[in-house]
Amino acid sequence: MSEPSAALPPPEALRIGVVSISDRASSGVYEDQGLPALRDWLCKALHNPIEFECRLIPDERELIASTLRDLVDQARCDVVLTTGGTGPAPRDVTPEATLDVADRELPGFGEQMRQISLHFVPTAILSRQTAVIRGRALIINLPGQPKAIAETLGGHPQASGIFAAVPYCVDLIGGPYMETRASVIKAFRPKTAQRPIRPE
Ligand SMILES: Nc1ncnc2c1ncn2[C@@H]1O[C@H](COP(=O)(O)OP(=O)(O)OP(=O)(O)O)[C@@H](O)[C@H]1O
Ligand SMILES: Nc1nc2c(c(=O)[nH]1)N[C@H]1C(S)=C(S)[C@@H](COP(=O)(O)O)O[C@H]1N2
Repeated sequence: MSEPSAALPPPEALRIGVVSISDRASSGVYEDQGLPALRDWLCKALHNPIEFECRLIPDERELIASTLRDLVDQARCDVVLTTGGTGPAPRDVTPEATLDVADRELPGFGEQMRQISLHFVPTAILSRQTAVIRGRALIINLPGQPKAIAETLGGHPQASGIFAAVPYCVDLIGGPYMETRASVIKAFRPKTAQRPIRPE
């Protein structure tokens, strides 16, 4: 008898932009840990084959905005995750650059990330992170501490990770069907939007 998974079509391919925004990592003062942390977490979390578009850039508003435009409009990314530049320091301008390229803002992502992060650090409230839609792409800011990537995407026992809401958001804006591994993050979709669950 065949496995139930044999009847499932293969998962849809995804294009994901990952952007590390750091003056010091981009100039070689320290080695960038943002891009590897983003890629590792996403590869663990998703069944979908992923084509990554990776960028390591300094904290410059115009450059961040043009990078995001390029990733969505030219590289056709379905999702873009940034890390870094969300705090209150003068050179932290990632949220401003993200809003510069936005069609619409999704403030709930930033609100939930601050809730989650308070379970890890009291300085969580210093992050001005947000999320926006540009065209058919979802762009989300994450804090710059490399450990904050898994913390905010995956969550805490008392605060669900923001990635749980990403697949349904991407459905709603016309992107590919994202399939997560429940052992890493369980995606939430209303019953009417669910397809059969792929075994781990
Ligand atoms: N891309 C990165 N790779 C490795 N470590 C990082 C990275 N970004 C931040 N960190 C670490 O997290 C700490 C806090 O990050 P934060 O984003 O506030 O840096 P920053 O003070 O804005 O400086 P920079 O933009 O030069 O990274 C840094 O001091 C560094 O130890
Ligand atoms: N989950 C999580 N959120 C976090 C942190 C962290 O270590 N983990 N660091 C906080 C700190 S110290 C700052 S200053 C802000 C902004 O960080 P950024 O400027 O590196 O984006 O994110 C906050 N959010």
